[in-house]
Amino acid sequence: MQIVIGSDHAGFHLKQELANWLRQSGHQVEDIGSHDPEPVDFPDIAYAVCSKVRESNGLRGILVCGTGVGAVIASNKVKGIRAAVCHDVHSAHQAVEHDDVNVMCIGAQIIGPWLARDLTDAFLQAEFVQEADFIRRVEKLSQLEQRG
Ligand SMILES: O=C(CO)[C@H](O)[C@H](O)[C@H](O)COP(=O)(O)O
Repeated sequence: MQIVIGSDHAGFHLKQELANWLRQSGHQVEDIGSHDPEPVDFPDIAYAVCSKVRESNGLRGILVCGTGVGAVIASNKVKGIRAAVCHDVHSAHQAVEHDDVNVMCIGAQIIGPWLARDLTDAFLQAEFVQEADFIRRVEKLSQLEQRG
């Protein structure tokens, strides 16, 4: 699977670990940075990841900041992006199945690498369920973008 991943300084080490593990698991990973632990602003990284996701059909994004909160706020301001903070496995797959989430945000100050792997597996293996209720709700999310 194709994945684009990014982090700010607070998420740097967990992002590195996750990117290496994803590659070893056979995924194609584009790491847009940060590439060192120097301070960087999460909105810049989130925009870079989200731009890639919306340009490429089916590409999924993963963002790591301190809490996942800044990353999810920034991501959901980018048109075409549906982002969720996921720190439990149920949310990580249901976010895709029901809400067609295309960017998962996690917090390196909140969870460790093993849970991060489980969340990532759940997120990547999930598919949007084409049921009328879910389709209608996702369309309403797109309409909210138009309203501004
Ligand atoms: O979690 C975050 C935003 O929600 C960020 O990753 C940072 O951890 C947070 O903003 C704290 O910033 P600092 O420059 O590391 O003190």
